[in-house]
Amino acid sequence: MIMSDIDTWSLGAVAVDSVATRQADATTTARLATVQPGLHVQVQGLHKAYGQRSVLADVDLALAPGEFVAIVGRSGCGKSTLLRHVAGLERADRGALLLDGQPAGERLRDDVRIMFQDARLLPWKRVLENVALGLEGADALPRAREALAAVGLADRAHEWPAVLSGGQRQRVALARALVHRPRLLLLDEPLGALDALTRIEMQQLIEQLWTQHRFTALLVTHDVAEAVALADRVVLIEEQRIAFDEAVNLPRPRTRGPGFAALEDTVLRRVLGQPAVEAAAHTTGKAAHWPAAA
Ligand SMILES: Nc1ncnc2c1ncn2[C@@H]1O[C@H](COP(=O)(O)OP(=O)(O)OP(=O)(O)O)[C@@H](O)[C@H]1O
Repeated sequence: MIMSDIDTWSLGAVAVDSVATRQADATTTARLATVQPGLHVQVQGLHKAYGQRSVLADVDLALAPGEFVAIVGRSGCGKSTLLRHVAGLERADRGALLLDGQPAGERLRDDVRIMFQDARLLPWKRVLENVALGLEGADALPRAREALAAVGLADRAHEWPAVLSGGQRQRVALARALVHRPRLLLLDEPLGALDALTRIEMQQLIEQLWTQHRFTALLVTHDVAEAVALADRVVLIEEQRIAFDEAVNLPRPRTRGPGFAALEDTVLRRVLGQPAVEAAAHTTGKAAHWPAAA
């Protein structure tokens, strides 16, 4: 079945009762688990200028298959530019992008998906249709339902995007990415417009799905706590280059204990260009972004 067929479906008539939801939940893990292992990403010697303004200069960045890397840095430092290059949406002035060791083409691959700050759902299509967009074949709708179940929205399949909250719309956007069984998920500040609690819930959902499916993930974020909560490595872009690349050696799922706060403080100070403060980093009284350690 192609999407034009789906267009004619009366999605409002799709019964999403609790039995169907439970069945979808039960099959979700099995179906989505057919995801291939994460892509190996290598950015080598990337240079990018817009007119006279050099944005990235000789940037090298590698993501191992299944690794979760967060990029932080001041506004305008080139985070999104780097992410768009990895997506194949921008042409480099110089340098190479290798995916699984092969030079990448200049278009978005089917197994590479992006989430942006806004969900970019089609308002004239129901939630399920939005998730199924671009899928073909008899299993398009079942797959879309499974992806919706995986983000906790099985019961909203027949609704219009306009009636969903911002957080729910981002869940749909996540389902729309997952349904393609991505080997690389690019996250360009996807939680930036959400309230603090919804943001934490979405972080936990993203981490849970990443833990299950092990796609490679590249997250651009302004929120250092979010980077520390989710990433295996936090990378700072500064003055057109990668200035800092720090492993986050905290057990998952991460709780906001002293180790977390100390690392958050270290990264934040590095972003701000302030000297590191020894110890006591976790007693600064900053608002918690992540649940406190039990
Ligand atoms: N298409 C474009 N044409 C011209 N300049 C651009 C273009 N895209 C980005 N830039 C410039 O490149 C620089 C880096 O932009 P980019 O969006 O990558 O930064 P960022 O670190 O993601 O910023 P923010 O955190 O504010 O989203 C900025 O100075 C921006 O104005």
